[in-house]
Amino acid sequence: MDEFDLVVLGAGPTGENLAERAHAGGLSVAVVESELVGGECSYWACMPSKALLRPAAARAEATRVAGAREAVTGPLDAAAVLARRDAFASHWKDDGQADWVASAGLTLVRGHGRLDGERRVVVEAADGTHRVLTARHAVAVCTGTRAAVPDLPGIADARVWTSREATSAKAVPGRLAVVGGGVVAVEMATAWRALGSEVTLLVRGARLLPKLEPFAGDLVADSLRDSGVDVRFGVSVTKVHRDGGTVTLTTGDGTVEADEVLFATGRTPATADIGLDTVGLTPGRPVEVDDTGAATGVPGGWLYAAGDVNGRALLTHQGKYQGRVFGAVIADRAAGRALDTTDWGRSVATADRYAVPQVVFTDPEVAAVGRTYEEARAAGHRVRAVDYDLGSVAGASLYADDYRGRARAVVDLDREVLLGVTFVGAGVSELLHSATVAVVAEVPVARLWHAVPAYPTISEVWLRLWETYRG
Ligand SMILES: Cc1cc2nc3c(=O)[nH]c(=O)nc-3n(C[C@H](O)[C@H](O)[C@H](O)COP(=O)(O)OP(=O)(O)OC[C@H]3O[C@@H](n4cnc5c(N)ncnc54)[C@H](O)[C@@H]3O)c2cc1C
Ligand SMILES: NC(=O)c1ccc[n+]([C@@H]2O[C@H](COP(=O)([O-])OP(=O)(O)OC[C@H]3O[C@@H](n4cnc5c(N)ncnc54)[C@H](O)[C@@H]3O)[C@@H](O)[C@H]2O)c1
Repeated sequence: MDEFDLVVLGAGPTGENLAERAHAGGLSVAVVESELVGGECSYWACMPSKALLRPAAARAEATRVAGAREAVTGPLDAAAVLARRDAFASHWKDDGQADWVASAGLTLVRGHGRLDGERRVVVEAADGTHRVLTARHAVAVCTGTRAAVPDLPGIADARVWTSREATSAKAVPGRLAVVGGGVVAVEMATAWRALGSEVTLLVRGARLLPKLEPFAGDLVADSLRDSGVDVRFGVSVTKVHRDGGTVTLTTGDGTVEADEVLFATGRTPATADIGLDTVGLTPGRPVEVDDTGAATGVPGGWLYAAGDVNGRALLTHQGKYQGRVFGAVIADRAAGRALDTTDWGRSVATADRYAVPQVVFTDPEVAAVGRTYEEARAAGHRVRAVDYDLGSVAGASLYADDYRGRARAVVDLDREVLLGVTFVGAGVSELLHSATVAVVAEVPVARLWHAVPAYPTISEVWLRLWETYRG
């Protein structure tokens, strides 16, 4: 039996950060990993997807500037794009990250970990042997999520793609159907269309990116259509059938044929087989936590959960943030050090509730932080949405001919601070952190008026937003 101060289940970006912070706080830490150290993000999500998208964005930007446009004469080199993607996915080998774990002073235990009652984890190695780990202070569940695929007739035999295949495929399908209208669906439709696939996007609802400001999904839909994607709304897939190289989807409107079909229909927490029942929790459900990361359904304060698995914000940067905060909390509690649990204190992940930033790497990019107008209203705030056409900003018109984009600031009228900001347009991803700082710091609009954006940059939209607000 091995004893550590802390046992972390899952070495994705969240588990790695949590373990490192707890170790920096003085704890001995074992990290259990069943697949690749680095998690979904490194091999089947953020890194390979952005590596697929970046060449498309670079090419599209050049074609929007007269003079540069003429120099872009051919399509993307798909083989080169896939090879660059492979490198960003470290060729699906985790030696580099495993070395980092060792260099950070953490103990890596390979195998599938399961809770086995209070502060006990049983790890099943690939050869079937078992190793029991006990934790003197805490166990942190950082097992992430898996793709959620609907249970449709025929789907089990149709070799459908999930986000894993969509980010790691070795060849460009001639025809790709994508089911879903969320972030994975629109990013992967963008990437594979740019690589040459004929893409049909089947969306159950009435708009893309339904969790963001409505104009974001509308602008992305327009652009996908302009690029040749067949975007269909109000379509539900009821059946899937594969016959050799062709997969047929049955919908209410008829059938759609493709060579591959991606189901980008959300995520499910990776908790079905981690022994949650042995500690009184329900397998398959997210592990709900308070702002210090402690599981609310388990007495004794020894179980924590961070990252995708707790369902607070399914984003790498937010999981890493929780990892930093909760790792320090675990170390502080173990050492008897006082916590600071007031909002925005060092022992709480307050930003999860008010200021989650996200970039959707479509063309145009969508960059958003905090609350949408409707979310702010529903939360009881008296708010105003301040909108501005990004194409009217000098820096944007220099950036691209016929620049199309829009910005929205959601202002709390009682306190005159920002509750949320959304930018849609080429090159806006790098503007987002300015908005995140303003939302987190609750900078008054009166003071933001004095934050002068450099001319002529796209950031000048900040000035235009405040001019519009002041009238
Ligand atoms: C296609 C796609 C693109 C994305 N792009 C972005 C992006 O651009 N930016 C962004 O911020 N987010 C993005 N995300 C979301 C991001 O991937 C996740 O938020 C992030 O990976 C969560 O990190 P995590 O450490 O919580 O979980 P994961 O990355 O899922 O890691 C969990 C780890 O736990 C291991 N594990 C699970 N169960 C066990 C067990 N029982 N025993 C041992 N180990 C176990 C897994 O093998 C895995 O290594 C994307 C997601 C997808 C699907
Ligand atoms: N750039 C980024 O930051 C990035 C990129 C990709 C993913 N992610 C994160 O990963 C998470 C997962 O993304 P996702 O796109 O898989 O999930 P999502 O929840 O964003 O979107 C899933 C969509 O599928 C639809 N859907 C669900 N079941 C369906 C069905 N049976 N038929 C048709 N449609 C169905 C839902 O209505 C929803 O719109 C998200 O939280 C996202 O933020 C982030």
